Amino acid sequence: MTNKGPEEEHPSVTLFRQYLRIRTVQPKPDYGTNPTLSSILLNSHTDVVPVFKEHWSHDPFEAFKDSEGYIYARGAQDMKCVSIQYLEAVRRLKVEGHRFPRTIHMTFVPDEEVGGHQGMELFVQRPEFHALRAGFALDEGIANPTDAFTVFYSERSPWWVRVTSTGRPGHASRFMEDTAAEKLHKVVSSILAFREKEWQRLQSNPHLKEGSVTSVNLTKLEGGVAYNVIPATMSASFDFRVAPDVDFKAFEEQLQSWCQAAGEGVTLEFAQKWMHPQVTPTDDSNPWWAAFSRVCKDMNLTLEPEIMPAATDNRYIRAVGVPALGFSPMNRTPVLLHDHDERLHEAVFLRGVDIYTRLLPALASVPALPSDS
Ligand SMILES: CSCC[C@H](NC=O)C(=O)O
Ligand SMILES: [Zn+2]
Ligand SMILES: [Zn+2]
Repeated sequence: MTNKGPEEEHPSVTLFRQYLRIRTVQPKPDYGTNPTLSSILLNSHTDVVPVFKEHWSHDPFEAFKDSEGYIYARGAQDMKCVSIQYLEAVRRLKVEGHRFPRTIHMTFVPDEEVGGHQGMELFVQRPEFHALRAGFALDEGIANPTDAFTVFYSERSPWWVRVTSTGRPGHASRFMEDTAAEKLHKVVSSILAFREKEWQRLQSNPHLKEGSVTSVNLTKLEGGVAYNVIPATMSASFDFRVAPDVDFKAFEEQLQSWCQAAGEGVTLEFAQKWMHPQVTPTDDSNPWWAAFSRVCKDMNLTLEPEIMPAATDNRYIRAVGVPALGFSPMNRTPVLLHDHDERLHEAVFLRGVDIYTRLLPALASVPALPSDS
């Protein structure tokens, strides 16, 4: 067979031939022009949260685009947009023939929405992860309804706490003392009073953002068998999101003391307790931040650095010493992650590809750092 011109060749064959031209020969595979430097990791998760279809204007898995250009789908913001933006930016840079000193890796992980326990949490401990030699990572952020873009440099730590109260059972017509419900009520009151205090602190200080204070919600109440039987045990479950500047030891002692103050037989257990919050510096002492923010400045993008209120896979990446930012380039976009009618305007999506197309060359060209050697 002779060589056909590119216009006649099947695109899959062209792609195959392009791949063959990359000299990935061991022991020094050509993954970047300077493999001694640490790499850039672009992470995204492929899973999405469930939908309540009846509340959607369009089928959440059809990716319907309306006449204005809004694309409706579960994952449109969180975070299938970012996965494709990474791929499109890399494709564009490759087509234009760019090469950078640092290698760019992309990871697509399966279970962020349920905690990342089978995905990134395990992956960062694997030799395969260390072989990537990631020096800096990008992962998801959240949309911003204004002209600005939010970028996350840390995260609150999820603490999922179940308080179990035990007490005297008996006939529910009686004024029984030491009941499980009364004691549980005391703990619930203490925790919800703390919630109110943190909420007021957030409300009264315009400099504080949601991620800077500790939040808690009562998310489950369990117990009881019948209207007329005082149960011997009842429990309440709480989702705490602990701000990174909190003294974790003191905070846990506070939780314990609320339980003790409620009476005998009140205990707590953790279903989730993240203990390794890390902060990625957002000043020019951090060369990755310097490169990231310089590109945004050059593109006239306003950044709003914040602490991520929820938990993403970035916490695992930061915990193994890799500085990371959470960034989903969606400005002028209502925050609809996990919500009904999650949607993204196609122009915002395309602008995001442009932004990564500028960010990646800058990040992948950060000069050698002491941490690279
Ligand atoms: C704490 S494990 C669950 C992770 C989840 N992440 C995105 O929503 C969250 O609830 O923040
Ligand atoms: Zn997400
Ligand atoms: Zn999510």
